[in-house]
Amino acid sequence: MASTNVVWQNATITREQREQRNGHRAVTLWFTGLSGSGKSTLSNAVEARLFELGCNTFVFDGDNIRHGLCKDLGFSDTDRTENIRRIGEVAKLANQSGVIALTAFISPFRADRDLVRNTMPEGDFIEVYVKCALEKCEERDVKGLYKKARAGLIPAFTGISSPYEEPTHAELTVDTGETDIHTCVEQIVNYLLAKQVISKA
Ligand SMILES: Nc1ncnc2c1ncn2[C@@H]1O[C@H](COP(=O)(O)OS(=O)(=O)O)[C@@H](OP(=O)(O)O)[C@H]1O
Ligand SMILES: Nc1ncnc2c1ncn2[C@@H]1O[C@H](COP(=O)(O)OP(=O)(O)O)[C@@H](O)[C@H]1O
Repeated sequence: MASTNVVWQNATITREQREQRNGHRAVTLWFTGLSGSGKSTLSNAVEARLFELGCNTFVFDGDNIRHGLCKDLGFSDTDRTENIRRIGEVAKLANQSGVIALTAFISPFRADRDLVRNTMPEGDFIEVYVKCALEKCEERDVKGLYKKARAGLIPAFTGISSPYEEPTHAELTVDTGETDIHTCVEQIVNYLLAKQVISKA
């Protein structure tokens, strides 16, 4: 049963105070894309770059979160929706603590991503479409999962037997089939500079 009689408590130290001390804004960089498109690689590379600049950051990665917070969830449409809802809430908390959250989840459904976007203050949710052709992801097959999915060993595998809905209004699109990692990272960092999330690079 949902909880009742709960009242929002305001924090003594505000998000603005934390951001001021950190010297950067707290936003959520929401990486979305097929398995093997490059979400983990890029979120970690961007984090390393931001960390070097002295930013407070944290990467939330699908594979890792599914070992703990979301270990009760599978890959049905409803479980994926709940997975993304929880991560959205966690990312929001991270932002309130002054941290730049980088999330690396397939997040295949547009409505789920938009729901997260709409629960955050304007400008906090930066959707990064990690674009890569299915054939290329399958060729990479970093974890051997596409081979298994094609063999019918993994049900509801994104791109094969479960849909991926491409973003229609992503703040950023990086094409990892066409662009090297370094250039993708710089594209993202330049966006953060332009939006004054960070002030130096
Ligand atoms: N059926 C199925 N479909 C897609 N992916 C699968 C599946 N089963 C396991 N995996 C592995 O789980 C990782 C995706 O988890 P996510 O939490 O990002 O998925 S989702 O956003 O809830 O759709 C995904 O990680 P990435 O390859 O990093 O995307 C896979 O390693
Ligand atoms: N421009 C690029 N950006 C990110 N990854 C790339 C790029 N070019 C090639 N790759 C390679 O593609 C693979 C992506 O795997 P991974 O980051 O685990 O994807 P995902 O987290 O989306 O499943 C890695 O082996 C990475 O080295």
